[in-house]
Amino acid sequence: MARALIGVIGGSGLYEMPGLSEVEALRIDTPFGAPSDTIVWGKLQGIPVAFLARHGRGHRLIPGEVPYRANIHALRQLGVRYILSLSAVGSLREEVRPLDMLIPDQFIDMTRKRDSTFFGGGAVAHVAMADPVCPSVARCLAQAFERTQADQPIRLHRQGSYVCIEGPQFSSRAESHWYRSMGASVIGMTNMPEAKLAREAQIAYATLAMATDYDCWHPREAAVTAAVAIANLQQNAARAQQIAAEAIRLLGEEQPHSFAHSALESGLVTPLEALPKDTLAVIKPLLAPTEPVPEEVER
Ligand SMILES: CSC[C@H]1O[C@H](OP(=O)(O)O)[C@H](O)[C@@H]1O
Ligand SMILES: Nc1ncnc2[nH]cnc12
Repeated sequence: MARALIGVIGGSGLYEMPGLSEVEALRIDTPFGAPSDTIVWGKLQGIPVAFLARHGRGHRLIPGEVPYRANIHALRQLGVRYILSLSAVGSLREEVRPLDMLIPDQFIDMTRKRDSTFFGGGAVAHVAMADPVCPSVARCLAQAFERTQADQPIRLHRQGSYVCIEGPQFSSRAESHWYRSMGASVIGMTNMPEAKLAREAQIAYATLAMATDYDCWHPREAAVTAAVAIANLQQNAARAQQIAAEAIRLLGEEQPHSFAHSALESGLVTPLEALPKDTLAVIKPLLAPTEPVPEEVER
C-alpha cells in the first residue's frame, strides 16, 4: 500500500492539488465505506502526499453527507501524520474581511446529525480536545502564508474560533448574531467532526480558512449566497494551493512531533485485550504509531 506523510483535504473550490509528481489515484476501502472520492497520491518535492476532495470532485456531497470517518480512516491507513484542511468560511468579525485567511485555533461544534467518533461497539475512548489544532501544523501554515507571494493584500489572522453548523443552509441572522456572541470568528459547515476524528486517529490537524463573505450579521453587507462564496474562493484558490505546497515542504522538512500523535495513549479507556475482535479490526489502524518518513521515501 502507498504511504503518505501529509494529507490535504481540499474544500469548496479546491478539488485538486497541482504540482504532484508520480501521481496515482487510490481507491481505499474503509469499515465506514468509501471516502468522498479517490485519493490522489503523489510527491511534492519528494514528500508523499495524499489529496482528497472533501465534497468529491464536481462538488457532489453536502457537508452532512461527507463521509468524515471514511476520509480520516483512509488517510490514516496511508500512514498520514499531518492533515492540512482547506476551507471556505464566512467571517463573523469586521476585521476578518472577505478574502482574508485565518488559521482557527478552536472549534465550536454545532452540528446535529453526523457520526463523530470511531469508538463504540465495545471500545471506549475519550480523546482530549481542549486544543483541537496542532500548533506546529498551524505555524507551518502561517510561515507558508508569509513565504508565498500575494498579488493582492490578503491578511492572515493567526487565531480564532471556527463554529461549525450542520448546513447545508446558511444561518439565519439571529443565529449569526448568536455565533458572534459566542466569540466565534468564522463559520463553516465541515471542520467538525473532521477535526475530532483526526484527533481520534492521532493525526495532527490544522485548517487554512479562507473568508468568502460576512455571513449575514453585517449591517452594511449583503447576506451570503453560495455564488458569492464560491466566486470569492476562486480568487483565493491558487494562493491557497501555493500555501499548502509550502506548508507541505516545511512539515516534510521538520516533521514535528504533535500531542495528537499520542492522543490514544491517554484517551483509550478499554484495555486492548478486552476489545471485541470486530471492533479491534476497525480501530487497529488508528492505534498503530505513525512513523516519520525517512529521507529516501520507500513505497
Ligand atoms: C460553497 S460555500 C459553503 C461550503 O463551503 C465550505 O466548505 P469547505 O469547508 O469544504 O470549504 C462550507 O463549510 C460549506 O460546506
Ligand atoms: N457564511 C457561511 N456560513 C457557513 N459556511 C460558509 N462557507 C463560506 N461562507 C459560509
